[in-house]
Amino acid sequence: MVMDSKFHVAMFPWFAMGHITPYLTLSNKFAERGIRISFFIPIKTQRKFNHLNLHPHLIQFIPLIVPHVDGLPLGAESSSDVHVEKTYLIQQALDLTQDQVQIALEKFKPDIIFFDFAHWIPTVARSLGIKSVFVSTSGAVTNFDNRISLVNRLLIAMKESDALGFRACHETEGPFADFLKNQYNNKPVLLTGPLLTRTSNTILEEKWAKWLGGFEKGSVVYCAFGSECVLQKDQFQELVLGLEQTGLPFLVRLRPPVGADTLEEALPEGFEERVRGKGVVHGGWVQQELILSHPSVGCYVGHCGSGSMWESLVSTCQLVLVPNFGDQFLNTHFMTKGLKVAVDVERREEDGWFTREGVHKAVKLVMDEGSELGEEVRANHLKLSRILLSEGLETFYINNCILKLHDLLTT
Ligand SMILES: O=c1ccn([C@@H]2O[C@H](COP(=O)(O)OP(=O)(O)O[C@H]3OC[C@@H](O)[C@H](O)[C@H]3O)[C@@H](O)[C@H]2O)c(=O)[nH]1
Repeated sequence: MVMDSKFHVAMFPWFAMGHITPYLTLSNKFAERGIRISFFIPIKTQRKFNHLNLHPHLIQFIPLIVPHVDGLPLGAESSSDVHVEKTYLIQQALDLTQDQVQIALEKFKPDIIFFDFAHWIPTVARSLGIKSVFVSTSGAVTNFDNRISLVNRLLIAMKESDALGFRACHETEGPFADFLKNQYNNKPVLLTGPLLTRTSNTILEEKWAKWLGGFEKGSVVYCAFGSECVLQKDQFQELVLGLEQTGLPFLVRLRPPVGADTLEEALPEGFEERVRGKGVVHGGWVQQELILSHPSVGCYVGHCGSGSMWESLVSTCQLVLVPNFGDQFLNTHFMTKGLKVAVDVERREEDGWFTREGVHKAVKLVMDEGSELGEEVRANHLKLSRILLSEGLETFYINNCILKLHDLLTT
């Protein structure tokens, strides 16, 4: 181990799967090195994460009762419980947990708190002698642009915190991290690395292992848009029709589109009969990391949320991106134009919507043998995934973060 690292870190991620998951992954990696963690989490959501706490003797969940806010469905406590347009109400509810958080911080007395959307944390932390670190679950690249909703919240959080952290690597986003350090008065900048969960002790559900096992190596298209995205019905139909047009086997994991209670009722006419045995559209949770690493899966059509982005980068799948909101657009730009490891689906100029032809075209572009662009992104992707999976990379980033935290506490 790099040093005596027996300090105590509190974690307060935004109430969303895509934020809680990387914060917990980071907590596990810290706990492996002896660091104690107090992890704030909405009370019902905790159940979904208990099994991912790999060091319960060091990582303690602190359940928060998320107050009801007018306009939220009863019991909603995370962004996956609501449509994206109502996310701001979850933000209001998060702000209303401030007293609970303050009382817990007074009680558990951590040395440092990591947070993202709760822009009031630095003020609370400072009053208690706790250092605050703004840790974005997105990379350094997505913290530039005003298109991101919540921008004021994030700007205050970044300005007021004692240090900044990003789920990023020098190998991919070094110049962006340097730029941000510069912009924020040379505040310490921590890069966490890719934060892969590497679920090596879990196996793929038999149902999916069997289904995927029935297809040729690298032939199946897996399509999923994270935990939050709810498409308009028309877009949902264009997406599945585009996948049908490719003629490739496909597994789609999506929430029912706007206005539909079930996926089945939203599927295009005759679709289920036509794709039977070859295409599945599923509404329940699947083990995405394991699916992406299944030998039959050769293409991932995704939304480019940061978790899925990193998971896809270390897979061998060809990547087709269909961003939906916020950082996903910048992530997509970075993946397609910056790293050149993916293609995106064209959108119509008049309304910004994608069509089945666009989906079909993008998948064929990366999956057809002899496609020049397909070969280019495959080669770039392979090169980068080798770097990201190289021995010692994760250890380097986590140990380096701990060193910087140590410096923060001692200077
Ligand atoms: O069925 C599923 C769906 C999703 N997942 C996992 O859930 C996680 C989803 O996280 P993502 O960051 O990709 O996407 P989300 O849309 O849920 O995240 C949210 O926070 C992160 C931001 O970058 C995204 O823009 C925002 O939407 C991934 O780790 C994915 O593997 C499953 O394991 N199974």
